[in-house]
Amino acid sequence: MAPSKKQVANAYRAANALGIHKEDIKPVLQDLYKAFDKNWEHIEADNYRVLIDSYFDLKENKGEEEKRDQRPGKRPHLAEEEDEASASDDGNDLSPRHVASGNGTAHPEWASASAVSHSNRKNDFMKPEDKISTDDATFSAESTSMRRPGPMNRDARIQRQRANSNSATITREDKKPAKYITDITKSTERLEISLVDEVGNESLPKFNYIPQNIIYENANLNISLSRIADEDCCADCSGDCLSSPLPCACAHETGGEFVYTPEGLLKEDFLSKCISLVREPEKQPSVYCQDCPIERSKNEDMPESCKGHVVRRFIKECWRKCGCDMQCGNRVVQRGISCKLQVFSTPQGKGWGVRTLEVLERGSFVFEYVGEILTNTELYQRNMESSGTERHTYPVTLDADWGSEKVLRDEDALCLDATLHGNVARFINHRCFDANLVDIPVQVETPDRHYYHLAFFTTRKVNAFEELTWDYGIDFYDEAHPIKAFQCSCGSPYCRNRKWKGKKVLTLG
Ligand SMILES: C[S@@+](CC[C@H](N)C(=O)[O-])C[C@H]1O[C@@H](n2cnc3c(N)ncnc32)[C@H](O)[C@@H]1O
Repeated sequence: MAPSKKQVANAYRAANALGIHKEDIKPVLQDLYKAFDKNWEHIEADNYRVLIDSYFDLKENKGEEEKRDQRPGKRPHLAEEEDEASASDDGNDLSPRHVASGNGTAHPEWASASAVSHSNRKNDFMKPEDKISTDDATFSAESTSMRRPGPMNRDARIQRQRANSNSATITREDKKPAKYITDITKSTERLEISLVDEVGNESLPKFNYIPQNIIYENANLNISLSRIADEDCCADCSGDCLSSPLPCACAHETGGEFVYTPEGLLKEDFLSKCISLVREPEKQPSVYCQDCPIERSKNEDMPESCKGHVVRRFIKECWRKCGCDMQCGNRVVQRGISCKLQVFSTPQGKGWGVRTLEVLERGSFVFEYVGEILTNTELYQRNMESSGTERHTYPVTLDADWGSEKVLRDEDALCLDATLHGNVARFINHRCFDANLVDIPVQVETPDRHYYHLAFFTTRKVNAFEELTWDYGIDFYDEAHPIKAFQCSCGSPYCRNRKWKGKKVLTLG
């Protein structure tokens, strides 16, 4: 909600108390208003700490830029945000140069989509109604984009300390300045995704943002139109398949009914079945492979027998061989992210997390997990080469269909690794059992189920500014797993890792 005139005046007053003029603080306020997606509470929190910090940080950055501009032979302007948030496309400036370590992060798998088309890449993030009114003017949130503040220089620090001595309420000198990046996606998504560090403890993530999966090297992924049989597509359709009187061939996979509503939400029945598959695996039918890739990755020489794989439900979307258009209601995941998201530093010490900036209805598609497509063997090699001391890990197994084959070849057992290259989903933190996202395998370009898109949908209505979480399906006490599990701080009453906190593990029913 837009702030009242009085609230805006209070912000100016807080700045003025520190000797900052209204005309200087105003653009900073505009940027923050946009950054926090019009959530004034964050701006006025802690007596406008973020606002004041941002002002000084920007001032310092500007000073440094001016100094740089005065130097002869200055280099052309580079987007500082991208330098920090992600490496160059060839990944050369990624650091540290280590590779992923699997820690038992959940089920799924898939890969894809150099061929997936994303239209309307740039967004209209702020609308005219985002304007907020001040005592004597109206300002729009569409102002200059904020740059990532650097460390404070001595003058700025002294200035702020002086100011603080006049104001008992601003006492955050011990905290690092807030970090802010306008768009971690480098304009590759339909909407910008900002990053904000309100806690002040996190280093900026080092990875290269990619909006679609990409093969690392050996994955046996053959995407071709010839592999899509006539009965697996709807060449005779046109426009929107959801509006035709009879569901087309693309609905066969889901029992002759489309899983999406005309509003783009998952239908209740399908969603609740998918949630049960994940939350109550013991009640679901399982299949067992003869030579399980999961067990092979734990002990290659003497793998244990397969523990069973829950048979997952797939969504099948229309694709290139279909006659419908890109706005067809059976093309949701392939159209990409359409809700406002933000990466933020979690106060519970989980590192970075991702949250929604808008209310999401139950059954909404949020994003897919994007990363490098690796074979199980490649992931295993990366694990071996890694130091094993990485704080966070980002691989996900694409195992939704592994049980259907007795023996799965190593080059067919695929995973996604978002450690070096990934999208915003690499920031989803784990929550035991009652997470607000569920992962669902989605078939788009190929009927070959070794590869699929791993899409996340909301399990309930999610409020603006709530963290988005996923149950990784992790077994915290699996000693055989190559990577030690983290100590869980999910906060769920059903946390499966409460023993380290001396708490009893709750079970359902
Ligand atoms: C896919 S990453 C999630 C993003 C990560 N927090 C970051 O800062 O990049 C998974 C890692 O996040 C951390 N993490 C996720 N969920 C957690 C939880 N419930 N408690 C503690 N740490 C968690 C663990 O370090 C885990 O290896």
